[in-house]
Amino acid sequence: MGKQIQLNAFEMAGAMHNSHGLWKHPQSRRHRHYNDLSYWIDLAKLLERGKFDALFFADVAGVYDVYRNNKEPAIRDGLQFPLNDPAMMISAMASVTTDLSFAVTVSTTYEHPFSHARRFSTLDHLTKGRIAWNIVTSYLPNAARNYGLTNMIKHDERYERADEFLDVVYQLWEGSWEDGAMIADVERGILVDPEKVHSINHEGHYYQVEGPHLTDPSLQRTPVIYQAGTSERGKEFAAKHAECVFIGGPTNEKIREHIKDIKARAKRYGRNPEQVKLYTFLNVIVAETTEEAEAKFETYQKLWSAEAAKAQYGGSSGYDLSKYTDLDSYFEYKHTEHGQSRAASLTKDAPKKLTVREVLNRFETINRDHVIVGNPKEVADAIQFFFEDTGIDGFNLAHFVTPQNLQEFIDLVIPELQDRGLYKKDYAEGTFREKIFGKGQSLLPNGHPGSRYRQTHTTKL
Ligand SMILES: Cc1cc2nc3c(=O)[nH]c(=O)nc-3n(C[C@H](O)[C@H](O)[C@H](O)COP(=O)(O)O)c2cc1C
Repeated sequence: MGKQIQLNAFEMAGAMHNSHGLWKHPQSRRHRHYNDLSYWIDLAKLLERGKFDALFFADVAGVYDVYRNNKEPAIRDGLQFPLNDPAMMISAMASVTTDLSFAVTVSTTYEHPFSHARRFSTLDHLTKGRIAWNIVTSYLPNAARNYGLTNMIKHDERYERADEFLDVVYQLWEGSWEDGAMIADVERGILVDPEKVHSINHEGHYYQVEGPHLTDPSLQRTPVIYQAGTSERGKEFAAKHAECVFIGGPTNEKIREHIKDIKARAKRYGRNPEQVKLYTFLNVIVAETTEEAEAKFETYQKLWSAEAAKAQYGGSSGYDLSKYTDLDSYFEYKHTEHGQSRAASLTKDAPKKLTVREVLNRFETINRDHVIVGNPKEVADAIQFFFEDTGIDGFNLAHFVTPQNLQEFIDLVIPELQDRGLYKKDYAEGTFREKIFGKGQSLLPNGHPGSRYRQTHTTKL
């Protein structure tokens, strides 16, 4: 069997994600029901019916406040706002599914590694090993102020901090508890063998953590690690830590370049490049006929909010588009402390130099270049070409109208991909890491920096 597409539903635990303005669509259920557990339970069941690998929750720690130097555009259109804590509904969704996994975004800039390690071990226990962590370092100035900072920590320093954060959680997940520490020996009156549980005594630049880890090891110990970010520093971080990396790219050629680059860097870190899977975005509008799909696209266009799109771009890139008034001038790259791959996407990574007018126009409508519109066969053809031409491993599927678009994708596109042998008909057995990398691979592989902490701690309690 050839390589098959891995698929995540790109989600957020709030009223809206990136389908700017589409909450106005009469079929949009999420902004009405995202506070209802039944909404998430139904979504989990739907995705498992479609054999999705994971439900991927994006998350942010503040309001988008760069565009117009103001929070209003984001709040008015519900841009990733209001937003619940994604970790909270996972137990309920796990209880109605057996194979769907859950990737949850958590920022290393605004969480503490000790509580984070505990929360994710708990989730990994409760889901029987179906948890992944999407590591972000966060880009919103409002998030910084929510956590007591005047300004954001600078881009590269956020990654330094993330590196140490990872060092701490690896010690807790991999090193603190030996296998078989929970002995429940009634005769000797010992529940947990203290000889097999170790403090970590981490004394670092950013964190001091004594340990031991409060939670005993879960099936995967360390959750599957996702990361997105293709700045120089972001790629180094991904190559060192991530098992699943999200990359963007304006062209297939750029995506191929990123894949090659990240795999080569992983090798330099002593890792097997096969242990790093690459994902990119996918956006689809499908209907029984081409005409119906095109009509849908037109409807979505009318509801699109350019203001929310610009607000999202402002926060993620650091470029406030309200300040660009000379329409005929070129839109130049400038360094910001926000997301650097996003900043580069319309400047130095763009296939051609863009004027301010061209850039602004891109936000006025849904960018057709990034959406596959058509009947099931046309959509499957386009996905197959994208998959084979880039060599990508999988996609994060976005959606304009939720859950309708996901339902349509599952009913119309998935069977077409299955018939072509491009998509699984059944889940593989085991934990999430085993489903992605193969049976018997529940734990981080040797060569991964987290694996070096396995049972190396000799500090007695
Ligand atoms: C598919 C994908 C998902 C992302 N999800 C989030 C997210 O949920 N929260 C967040 O703060 N940033 C998210 N980001 C942004 C990245 O974490 C990162 O900040 C950004 O790509 C900039 O990194 P860079 O400067 O290394 O390019 C996402 C990026 C991509 C490509």
